[in-house]
Amino acid sequence: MAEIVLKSLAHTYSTNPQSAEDYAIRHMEHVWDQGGAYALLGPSGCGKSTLLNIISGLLAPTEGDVLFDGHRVNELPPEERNIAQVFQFPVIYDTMTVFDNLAFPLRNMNTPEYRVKPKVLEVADILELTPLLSRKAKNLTADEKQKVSMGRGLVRDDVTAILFDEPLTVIDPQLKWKLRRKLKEIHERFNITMIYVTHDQLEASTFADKIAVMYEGQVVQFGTPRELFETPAHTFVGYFIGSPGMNFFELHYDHNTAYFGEHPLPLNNAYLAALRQAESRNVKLGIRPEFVEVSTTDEPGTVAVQNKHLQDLGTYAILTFSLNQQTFKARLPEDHPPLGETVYIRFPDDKLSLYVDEYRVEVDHE
Ligand SMILES: Nc1ncnc2c1ncn2[C@@H]1O[C@H](COP(=O)(O)OP(=O)(O)OP(=O)(O)O)[C@@H](O)[C@H]1O
Repeated sequence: MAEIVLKSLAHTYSTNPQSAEDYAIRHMEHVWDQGGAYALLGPSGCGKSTLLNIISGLLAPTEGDVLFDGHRVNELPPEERNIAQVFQFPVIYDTMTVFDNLAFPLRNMNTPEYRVKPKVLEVADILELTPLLSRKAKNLTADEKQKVSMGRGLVRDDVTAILFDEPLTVIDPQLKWKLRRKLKEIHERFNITMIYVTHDQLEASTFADKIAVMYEGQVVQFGTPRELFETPAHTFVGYFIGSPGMNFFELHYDHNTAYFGEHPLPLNNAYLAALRQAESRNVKLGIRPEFVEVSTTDEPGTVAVQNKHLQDLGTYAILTFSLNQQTFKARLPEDHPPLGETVYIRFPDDKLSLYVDEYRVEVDHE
């Protein structure tokens, strides 16, 4: 069992932190349920590796607690945490055979040989390493080496969670999907909590049931790939997830009217009520390029905009248009009609998201 709870967690590498920017992890409360397949997704430098190292025990957090199944483990060294970590670069012994590499963690715990062999054979079979068992590890390809690294985590019955830190970085693109599927299979077979760190949204959504999106040392949303797409909880999630990311534009609200620049926006009463209650002037609307309606004729409720660029990407096209001196994107189906210099767009009310101080505010449309 391994439910991993992070309580009031914060970490700084600075000896004299002055502000939030000096923290690699900024006050975090988070629960990874037992047995889940999770991804930790975010841009370079947002704190992903720091967080994994705190969970595995390679790093002691500056503040807060790490709880495994309710027990505080802050003081436990990595080898006593029953957690395996797979890094970007395979950690194996080149001069040993694949068999001995896989057996190493078990022999290290003084497991009797009669129990080592069946376990190594079982894990080698799952990872399709059986034909390579007698080979020296130094003669393996990068993906085979990474499979051995993963296998070293799986042989131990006491391992209750595996942390993967960008494990497919050194793997050929064609083999990546195969290894990812293998990981998914392993997750289904063993009842192990898995946390997979990546900065690639496709990798995250093909592996994980739930994704934690990290930004500037915080988890800004923890949800299914669909939730991250449909209701991004933070503007960063809208921008980072999706291709291209969400369109955002700043609003201001005055005398019961919302304005985009100088132009009043015909927003419904639900948005106006939410704007009335907003306690900040940092207010934005967001809309996914997929939800922008584009027509070639001036329909009721549409706005004329200038077609700046149309990029044909085979199965879909991306239209770039400008509105109020700001650039927006719309995603069009492959069979869209030919577009002139002026196109007519509409942002459907129910597809807009409202953000106050970068966080999404629920708008009650009833
Ligand atoms: N040993 C260290 N000493 C000082 N600062 C560090 C150290 N390790 C990381 N940092 C800083 O902490 C922040 C978070 O880094 P971290 O490596 O956790 O991010 P990451 O999301 O894993 O990035 P990447 O995807 O590039 O590995 C960054 O600003 C980084 O420069």
